[in-house]
Amino acid sequence: MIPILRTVSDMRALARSWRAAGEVVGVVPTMGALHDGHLSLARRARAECDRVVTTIFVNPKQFNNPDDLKKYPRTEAADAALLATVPVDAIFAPEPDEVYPEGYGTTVSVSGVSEPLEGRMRPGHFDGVATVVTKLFGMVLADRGYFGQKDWQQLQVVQKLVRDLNLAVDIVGCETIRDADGLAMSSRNVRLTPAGRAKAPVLYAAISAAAADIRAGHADRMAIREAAEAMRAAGFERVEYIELRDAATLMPSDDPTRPRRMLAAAWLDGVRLIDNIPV
Ligand SMILES: Nc1ncnc2c1ncn2[C@@H]1O[C@H](COP(=O)(O)OP(=O)(O)OP(=O)(O)O)[C@@H](O)[C@H]1O
Ligand SMILES: CC(C)(CO)[C@@H](O)C(=O)[O-]
Ligand code: BAL
Repeated sequence: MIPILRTVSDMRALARSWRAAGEVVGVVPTMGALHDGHLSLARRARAECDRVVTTIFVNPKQFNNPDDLKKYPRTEAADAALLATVPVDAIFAPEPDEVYPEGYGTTVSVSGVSEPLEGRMRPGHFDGVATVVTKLFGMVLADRGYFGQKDWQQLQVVQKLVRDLNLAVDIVGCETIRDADGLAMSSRNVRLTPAGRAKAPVLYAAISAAAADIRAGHADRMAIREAAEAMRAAGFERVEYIELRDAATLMPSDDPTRPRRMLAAAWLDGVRLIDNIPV
């Protein structure tokens, strides 16, 4: 079995012993309820680092919606069994009090890239992410951090955080893993009803069609409107946003010579789904 560490001091002691031996330490931060998307990050870290730690921590500070936090799936025993197939060297799964003890008072806030889209729809979310990611890097003494492109804006926030604070961690962005019908794997997908699950791939299909239209020279606004209409027609209750943005700054971009990204968030069955693709 993979050791599961619960305290910062145990995690630090193990990481220190690895670093003292000159080993490169990779961290894969997660909130658990693991699927193949997470495992692809862990496998990549396994291939590129001497030691790999997967963290499992449902970080209360990044949930703007208490109900979402309460309903977040928790499946630690199954997660440990999946991580044994990689295998990783350790699982770090602290309790909230261990991460945010009495008197805790520091927030890491990344300006610019964390403000639009997810930042606007989920106030405080990226402060919570930036704070916990900074802490996890310190707790695990990570040389490399592995993050999924599924959370594209989060990946840009983490890259900026590392640059701005001169953290000695290389960030590796990993490709989005999808089910066979195109739906991006996500821990929240288990909350979809069977009927909702059948409709969910329309999100990826709609943004893929819009991106293809834009590449073919169609007007951005028209392509995006058609994507939103296709999603509503399929039964999505609400399309929060579909936006074409500069891939790094997440600011609006009508410059096709720069890398751009189409990003979307929409509600289906009371579940908030996100996805993004290059344009
Ligand atoms: N389908 C996927 N492909 C690649 N990476 C992924 C995928 N899903 C999640 N990840 C990455 O795994 C890491 C941990 O994500 P997290 O634990 O939030 O899982 P999740 O499935 O995204 O859950 P959520 O339902 O909260 O979005 C993040 O870096 C995230 O981008
Ligand atoms: C990076 C992360 C583990 C920080 O809590 C979380 O935002 C996630 O699961 O993507
Ligand atoms: N997957 C990003 C973390 C979150 O949704 O809270």
